Amino acid sequence: MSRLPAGAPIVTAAQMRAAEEAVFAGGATPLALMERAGVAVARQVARLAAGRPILVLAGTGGNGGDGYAAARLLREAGCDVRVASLGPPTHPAAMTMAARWTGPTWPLASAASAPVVVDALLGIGAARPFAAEPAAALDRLLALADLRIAVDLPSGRDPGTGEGGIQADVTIALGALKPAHVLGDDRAGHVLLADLSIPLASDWSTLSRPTLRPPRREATKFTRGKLVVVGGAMAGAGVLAASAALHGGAGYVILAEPERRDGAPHALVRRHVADASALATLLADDGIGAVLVGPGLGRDEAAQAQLAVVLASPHDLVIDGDALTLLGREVGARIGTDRRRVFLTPHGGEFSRMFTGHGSKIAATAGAAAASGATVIHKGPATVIADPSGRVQVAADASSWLASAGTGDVLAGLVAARLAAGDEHPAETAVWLHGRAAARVGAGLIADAMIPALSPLLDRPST
Ligand SMILES: NC(=O)C1=CN([C@@H]2O[C@H](COP(=O)(O)OP(=O)(O)OC[C@H]3O[C@@H](n4cnc5c(N)ncnc54)[C@H](OP(=O)(O)O)[C@@H]3O)[C@@H](O)[C@H]2O)[C@@H](O)CC1
Ligand SMILES: Nc1ncnc2c1ncn2[C@@H]1O[C@H](COP(=O)(O)OP(=O)(O)O)[C@@H](O)[C@H]1O
Ligand SMILES: [K+]
Repeated sequence: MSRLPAGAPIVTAAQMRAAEEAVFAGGATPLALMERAGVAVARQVARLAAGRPILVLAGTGGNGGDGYAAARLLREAGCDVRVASLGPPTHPAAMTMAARWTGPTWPLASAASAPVVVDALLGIGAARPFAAEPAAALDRLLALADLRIAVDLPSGRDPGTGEGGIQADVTIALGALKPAHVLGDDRAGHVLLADLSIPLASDWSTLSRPTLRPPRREATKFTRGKLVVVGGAMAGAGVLAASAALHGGAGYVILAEPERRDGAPHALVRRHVADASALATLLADDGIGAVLVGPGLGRDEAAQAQLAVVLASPHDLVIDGDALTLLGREVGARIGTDRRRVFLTPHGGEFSRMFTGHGSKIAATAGAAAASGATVIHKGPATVIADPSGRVQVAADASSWLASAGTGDVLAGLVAARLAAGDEHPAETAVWLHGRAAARVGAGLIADAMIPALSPLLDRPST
């Protein structure tokens, strides 16, 4: 997955069509908008083709119209271009664009391939799977290409969920990113966003670059963020989370553990809490900025009791791992979002134990946040952050090396650190730092290696 622009709106197909209609109401014609799309596509294709022959696969709708427009512009610019057509266009502007294309045209089934294939068959209007004959022709043409460039979406990809579709190396998203550009597997390849000057408003966007500031001059270790990490049966998980919190900006991190343990990092304040009542005593402290519960907690009776004590405390919470599984479907009823801020950090499995999500990962996560009153950080190849107000940010370009045990503990520690430290957007900042740290560590990362990579990022938010 490519590096996507930060803070770029993500719109559904319906929102995209509504935005187009507003542009038409303002006086622009569908043909003019299609020409803008053709210009944007031709510019990118010319750059990427670098002189190689180009075959444009043109469908019957608006996506095909973009293809005909781009083919004409590329030919005018001196490129070697042919068109393979799925059939006569039915979309009015596409009919005009097809009529303006005067270069060589073949039916899809009998076309020869080219080193560069531009897929302009289906965009946001894909209504059904391809019939067998065009599907076979498409497979043949794509298999012989060196570079596959999809216009707006890889044909057949569901715009809302990112499921299905052909394999592309590059996808040129027209006008705005749609959910299919940030969700789903790798089949969209590198996503480039082409601006078509269409005004857009959306509650959904890619992850914004956070604002990171050094501690205030008058800071003390307590005002910088006093955090309690509730450790459990798996000692390593708590240490990873607490270490990430220290390196992610918390001033004072207490690791509450069921057994007496010591070891690095020595900046960690270790407290032995033999049982739930000892934890309750520890949590009776107004100076605590946030509590993290879940990493390595276990799911036995002792874990249940620790979780109950945490929920009974008044503190802002980050709830992760086993604690999410223990809450299950009762999450909304138990976490007390009427009296504090709560952040849930489920992976896909934990999410489905708590919520019956509908629609795409974005829609399901937004629904979960609205239903629970918590900010939900739904992890995975795309991490979707949804707050109860309906605002959603998606981090879609994190390294797949993050698929490694313990990296979720690091993220939970970061969210908790940012929350305790008073960051206005703890979830977004944490996911950003996590992704950048993973990129710095690179191939073969292990969770431990992410921790020293965090501190330098606090100083250089733009990296
Ligand atoms: N958004 C914007 O700002 C702008 C958008 N623009 C572009 O318009 C695109 C949207 O155009 P769109 O609405 O015409 O839909 P599109 O993706 O071409 O598909 C519908 C066509 O495909 C056909 N068809 C469907 N399924 C099929 C199948 N399985 N197998 C075969 N055929 C199938 C369907 O035929 P029908 O179902 O009617 O038989 C119909 O003809 C958008 O993605 C972008 O590229 C730019 O031009 C301007 C700015
Ligand atoms: N394929 C992937 N691409 C990018 N990030 C991933 C991928 N798989 C997992 N991650 C990230 O790695 C972390 C894994 O968290 P989690 O599953 O809770 O692991 P653990 O419980 O072992 O710490 C999450 O931040 C998640 O978003
Ligand atoms: K396409």
